[in-house]
Amino acid sequence: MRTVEIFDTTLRDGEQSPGVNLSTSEKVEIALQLEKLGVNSIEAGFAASSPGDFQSVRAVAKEVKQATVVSLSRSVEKDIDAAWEALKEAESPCVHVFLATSPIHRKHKLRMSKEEVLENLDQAIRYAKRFFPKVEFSAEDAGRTEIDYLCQVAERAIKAGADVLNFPDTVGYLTPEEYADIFIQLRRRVPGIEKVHLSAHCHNDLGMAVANTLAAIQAGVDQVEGTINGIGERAGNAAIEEVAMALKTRESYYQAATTLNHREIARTSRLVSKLTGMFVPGNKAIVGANAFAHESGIHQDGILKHQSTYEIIRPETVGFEKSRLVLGKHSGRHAFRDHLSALGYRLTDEQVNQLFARFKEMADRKKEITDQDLIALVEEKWGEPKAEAYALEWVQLSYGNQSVPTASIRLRHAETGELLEEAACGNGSLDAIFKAIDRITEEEVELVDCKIVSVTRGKDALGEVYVQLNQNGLTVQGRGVSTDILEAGARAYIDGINRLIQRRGEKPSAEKEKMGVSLG
Ligand SMILES: CC(=O)SCCNC(=O)CCNC(=O)[C@H](O)C(C)(C)COP(=O)(O)OP(=O)(O)OC[C@H]1O[C@@H](n2cnc3c(N)ncnc32)[C@H](O)[C@@H]1OP(=O)(O)O
Ligand SMILES: CC(C)C(=O)C(=O)O
Repeated sequence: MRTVEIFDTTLRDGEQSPGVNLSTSEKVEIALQLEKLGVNSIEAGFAASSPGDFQSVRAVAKEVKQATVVSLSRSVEKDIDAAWEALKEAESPCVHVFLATSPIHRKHKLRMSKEEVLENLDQAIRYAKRFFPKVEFSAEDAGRTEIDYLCQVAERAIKAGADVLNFPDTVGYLTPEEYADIFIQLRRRVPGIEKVHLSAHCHNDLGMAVANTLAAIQAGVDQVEGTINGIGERAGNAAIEEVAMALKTRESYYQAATTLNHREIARTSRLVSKLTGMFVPGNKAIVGANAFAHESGIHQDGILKHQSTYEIIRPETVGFEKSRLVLGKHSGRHAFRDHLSALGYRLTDEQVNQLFARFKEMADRKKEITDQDLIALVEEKWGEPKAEAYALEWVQLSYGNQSVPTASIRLRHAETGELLEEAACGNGSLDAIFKAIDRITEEEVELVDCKIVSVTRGKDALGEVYVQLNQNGLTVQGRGVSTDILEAGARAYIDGINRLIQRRGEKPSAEKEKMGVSLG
């Protein structure tokens, strides 16, 4: 089994994602987490690009001890000087010099001839070698460079003293076979190529960055470059976590491994997402919220019987707690029963069947059925008829973003028919409503949790509010639905108080016992 090195460029190419700007302390925090993850090189930035990036590269160079710290640099002396100034205190510094080689870039961007490009990269590498123990050279847009010329570029870079040669598919244009072929040809045709490390760097414009990276590994590259969560310029770079887990999961196929501590993947992904503000889509491989979630009944049944039926990676392997069986409209009885028993309900088949029909109706209206929904289902079916102490008559809000929200509310006392009104100010509209209700009912309750969920889609979606209230250790849940979320909040809070009043004095488990549903 050979080892492929991981060159992480989250802090350089990843930061090139539109809208992302990491401060020095954020870069250091991510770099230290990347070190824990076990990457071999960390490209901390482009020292010559701005004073801020210079500071960041320098700070990362000072903090990181295990990994090589890298700065990008154009093929010009002043960029290399800035890189050295920023990296000279690093344990293992490396400058990453690049120059485009494709006809499109030579003609339109650099306005250089083939010979001028060769001369320029030769001089830049020789200059960089005066300072740096390790110099990586990248032939930018190698993917669209004539292969004969690319061989000349590689030969010249080796002669100039480069230690690592990177051949990026800068615009994500190639197929896996085409990309692998570049490395096969270079190895065959370039004298001295065995003296340097070969590196792959892929972009995701056609969604093939990871596939191309894996093809390069099969073609024998020593290092692959990528970012956490696949962030980066345009459609991003190869996602390191995907490459690493493909190698691990299909070890016998690729016959290659990385030095990554896979259990740090989830933590690293969350940190990068939080600090860059780039949210990870739910369906993203390895680190998306749904990567280990199962919603359909047939899959859930399979997972409950044996995890390997629908999971090729155990979530714990990459640092997630466990798989999730999400209850929704596609779920079946096995998962439904499993959730209910996790909540402490031991139900007969007959009881499960009775509840299941109601569950399916609810699931048709809601995106996800939560534990609270299940408790409500059981209570609705077998709970005692609800004796309401208070009912909502109306609620009025005064709100402005410059003023303190004020709620006025009128409740009807069910037994006496008395109408009770109060007003209160709060930190927000819901807070004001809850305080006004507290004044009327004179109940001292703690709001443990409050969740707002949309039941249906669209602008006129039904909103559902759940509150969890606690009074001297007695916990109840209240639920309210309305097209207006504040009204739903008022209804949920009143529902919770009504339940408290009803249950006060009962043993906490009595209700469920009376229902004929036993707690496990
Ligand atoms: C594929 C990649 O991801 S490459 C890395 C891309 N990353 C970045 O560009 C982020 C940081 N960049 C920057 O902050 C700025 O672009 C700077 C500071 C580097 C340069 O800014 P400016 O001097 O204002 O130049 P500007 O960015 O407008 O243009 C780039 C110049 O560099 C030249 N250039 C581009 N690549 C290279 C290279 N590898 N070596 C030497 N010169 C290069 C361009 O031809 C152009 O030169 P020109 O001014 O003679 O036409
Ligand atoms: C600088 C190089 C490696 C690059 O980012 C690219 O070509 O995509």
